[in-house]
Amino acid sequence: MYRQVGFIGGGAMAEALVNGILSNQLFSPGQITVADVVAERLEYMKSRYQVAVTQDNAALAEASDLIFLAVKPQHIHGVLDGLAGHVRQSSLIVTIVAGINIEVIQNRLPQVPIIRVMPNTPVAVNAGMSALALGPYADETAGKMAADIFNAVGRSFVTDEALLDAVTGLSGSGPGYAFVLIDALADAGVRVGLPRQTAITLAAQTLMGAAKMVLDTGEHPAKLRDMVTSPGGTTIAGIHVLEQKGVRAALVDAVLAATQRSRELGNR
Ligand SMILES: NC(=O)C1=CN([C@@H]2O[C@H](COP(=O)(O)OP(=O)(O)OC[C@H]3O[C@@H](n4cnc5c(N)ncnc54)[C@H](O)[C@@H]3O)[C@@H](O)[C@H]2O)C=CC1
Ligand SMILES: O=C(O)[C@@H]1CCC=N1
Repeated sequence: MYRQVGFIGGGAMAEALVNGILSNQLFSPGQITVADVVAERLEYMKSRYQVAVTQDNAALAEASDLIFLAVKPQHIHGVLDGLAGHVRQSSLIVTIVAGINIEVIQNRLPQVPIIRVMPNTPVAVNAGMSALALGPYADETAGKMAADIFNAVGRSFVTDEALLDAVTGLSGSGPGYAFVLIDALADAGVRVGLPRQTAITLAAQTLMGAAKMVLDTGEHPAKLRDMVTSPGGTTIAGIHVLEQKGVRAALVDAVLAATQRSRELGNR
């Protein structure tokens, strides 16, 4: 059982995870320390979540038995330089850094258990989607502990590390695509006469409802789409335009581009 949790990098994703962890009472604020290079960010995290804060990554690593790496990919090498010799072999490293292989981190932290995770920001509202890949020193207990955390803040599954770039392109970046869709649908609602806030609520609740139908029923989305689509009705008129404008191909291209970018971030 882990007692002290450290976050290296206290940005958007660390905040989403801290929020999810605290709201599910997986750990108390007193068990969490956040390290960042930006003092204002630490002040914010401290006052918002009552967690401890530090600018000293090495001290945080020495005091933590569960360490989240949550800096941008371009900063991970500098962070690893500073951690060498400060991470206990009994500690667990959970890296959420996009594109950076377990091997890269393992080379710098020999024999330390590492789990690489690709979560997404909805972990902040217990609706996250996370994929976990276990490094060579991460045993079943460590995997279960990490899965417990990510299951508490949404869904998770264990997969081969080779699939994590694709996961990044789909569900890691996916909330970004969904926000664009919601914003565009809200614009559309305003265009046809709805007040802005009403249009945003209609768009967001509709995407959430459709997603929930897919997950709850287990039906193929095409079958559920057919159930909305009356012959000669309104929905097929709308879907016809989506197909004409290439929305489907645009989404495929978006996931492809994000997956390729994830590979580039790891210089592969
Ligand atoms: N935002 C997202 O939706 C997701 C992000 N990720 C990954 O999570 C990681 C963090 O992403 P975000 O939170 O969005 O980025 P962010 O930019 O909001 O947060 C990164 C934080 O790290 C801090 N930092 C920079 N250098 C540091 C150092 N040497 N020591 C300690 N802290 C340092 C920065 O000041 C910043 O507050 C990235 O690697 C990203 O690929 C993974 C899944 C989803
Ligand atoms: O945009 C990014 O690079 C990160 C990784 C997945 C989501 N956000």
